[in-house]
Amino acid sequence: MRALAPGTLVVSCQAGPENPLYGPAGMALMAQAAAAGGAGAIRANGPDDIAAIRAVTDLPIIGIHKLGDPAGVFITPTYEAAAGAVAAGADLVALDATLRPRPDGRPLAGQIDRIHAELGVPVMADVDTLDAGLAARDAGADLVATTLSGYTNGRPPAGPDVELVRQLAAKLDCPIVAEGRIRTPADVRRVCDAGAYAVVVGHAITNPMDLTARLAGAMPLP
Ligand SMILES: CC(=O)N[C@H](C=O)[C@@H](O)[C@H](O)[C@H](O)COP(=O)(O)O
Repeated sequence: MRALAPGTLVVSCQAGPENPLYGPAGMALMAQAAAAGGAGAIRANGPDDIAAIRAVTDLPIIGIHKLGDPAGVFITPTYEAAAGAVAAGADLVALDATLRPRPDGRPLAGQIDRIHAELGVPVMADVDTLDAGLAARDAGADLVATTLSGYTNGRPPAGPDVELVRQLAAKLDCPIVAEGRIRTPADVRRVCDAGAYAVVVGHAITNPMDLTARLAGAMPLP
């Protein structure tokens, strides 16, 4: 089992159906490009993408499976979703650990316990607030990530939630992973200075549509 080392840049290789890179072939190429650029781990969604990425790299993979309603708990919402990610080659599982009701109505701790007992991999809790991070650690999460900050209150700010990284790092005795809207080297340094153990970057590396739109939007009108 590959572990997430301190100081790792994790590249999130995900694309939706609206993206020409959607699918395992595109995501495997993205992961190879990220590895060539110095990524120390990959975050990937769904068994098909995870298996394709596992076939081309030995880097640790943080596996997720987005299922159900994106407005609710949908990042690896069940044990079965986690099991599929691990069977495909994930070394760790990330899951929604916000305080919102879970689709199966079961407590988070039960899902984490079962992942530990039956899959034998560490669990990364994707949280939105300090309270959710504290609860996730109490529930047995091995790492806590700021992934969902800004997405449960409908008000995502432009940049990363550096303050949440700082608060989690001050209160919790486990690695804190900074994730969400990290776009620049300065962002990376800010979240690391705030106590991040590892940093996950997605759109700023693996979404050329988003990158193009940002730069196209800066063009002066003719
Ligand atoms: C909120 C949510 O669903 N986040 C997802 C989690 O897997 C991904 O869509 C993000 O791309 C990932 O967290 C990395 O963040 P960013 O792309 O901002 O660097």
